[in-house]
Amino acid sequence: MPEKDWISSYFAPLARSSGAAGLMDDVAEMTPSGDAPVVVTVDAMVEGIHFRADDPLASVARKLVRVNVSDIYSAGALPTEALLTLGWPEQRPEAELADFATAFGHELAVHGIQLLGGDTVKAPAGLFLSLTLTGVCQGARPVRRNGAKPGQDVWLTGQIGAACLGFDALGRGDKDDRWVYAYQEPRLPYADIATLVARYASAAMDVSDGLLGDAAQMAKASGCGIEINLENISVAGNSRDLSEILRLTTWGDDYQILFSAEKNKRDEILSFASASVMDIGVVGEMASDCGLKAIWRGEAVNLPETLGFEHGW
Ligand SMILES: Nc1ncnc2c1ncn2[C@@H]1O[C@H](COP(=O)(O)OP(=O)(O)O)[C@@H](O)[C@H]1O
Ligand SMILES: Cc1ncc(C[n+]2csc(CCOP(=O)(O)OP(=O)(O)O)c2C)c(N)n1
Ligand SMILES: [Mg+2]
Repeated sequence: MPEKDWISSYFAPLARSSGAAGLMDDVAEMTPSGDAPVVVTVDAMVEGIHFRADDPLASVARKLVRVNVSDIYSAGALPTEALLTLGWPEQRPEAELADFATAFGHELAVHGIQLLGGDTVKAPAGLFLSLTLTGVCQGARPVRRNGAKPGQDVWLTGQIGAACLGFDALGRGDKDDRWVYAYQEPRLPYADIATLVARYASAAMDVSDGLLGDAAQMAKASGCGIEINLENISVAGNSRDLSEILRLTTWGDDYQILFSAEKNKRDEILSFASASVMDIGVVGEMASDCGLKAIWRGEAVNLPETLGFEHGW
């Protein structure tokens, strides 16, 4: 089917806002946000790098939306509008595009996101996807990675390492393993995390490349250090083996939110979180000495050389 028919059949029905102009124009018009600052992010996903070639396309669609929504949440913002770039290989049947579009439309709706437009191209080297997502800040400014101060608490949502266990299981051919969902379509914290971050966080980021590496990034951006108590982290599978815990906290694909906040906000944060049934806890403290320190059973751990996922050439 030619490109234009794919767009009108599969994507135009998802792009219902007036700014999208029925996906018939060169540009889309963004919706004004009043006085609130708007943030924008983009994350790409590539077959064989971010997902497996045999992952269901409905899962790939949900993951694509979620990996971008987690970036928006980390700024203390709620997602609003999206642009999709799709590079589609010849070998994949149109039925897979239909699965992708149905799940993509549903996932956008779940998060209250309007599809504004995109681009569709042929991709000889495998499926390539990129989503650009805007968000409206819930506070006066976006929360960045660079505002943490020594002595502040370090908070983390949810669980770390589930995607890694799911990826392991798929590698063994075990598609029914209980962790597979976390790799194929990670569960995000609830949207209330955006308000919590906007209200209380001095710095925040989403955990995509591995908790320890990302924590080190937040400290570096803030010009201070960070101490993470590994015993306070909810690690998937509840392993008590330090080398396994280090593997799971450096693998990535978690899409949880890491943030710093003043210690005197602890009770307020906990009551906000419990009212929102949010899974959250203090996992460490910002420090004045630069760098990352991980603590296990009261002692500093020898850190692995690689603290997170990095693309390399
Ligand atoms: N090709 C690029 N062109 C411009 N900016 C880029 C490019 N790749 C990454 N960046 C920017 O570098 C920063 C770090 O990106 P990245 O590590 O992908 O962050 P994240 O883990 O939040 O996605 C972001 O500000 C991002 O916008
Ligand atoms: C097939 C496959 N191999 C390996 C991984 C591991 N992996 C690939 S990318 C990634 C982290 C996130 O990717 P990146 O492009 O760095 O996202 P960003 O930090 O920009 O949000 C992880 C854990 C995977 N998800 N899938
Ligand atoms: Mg990125």
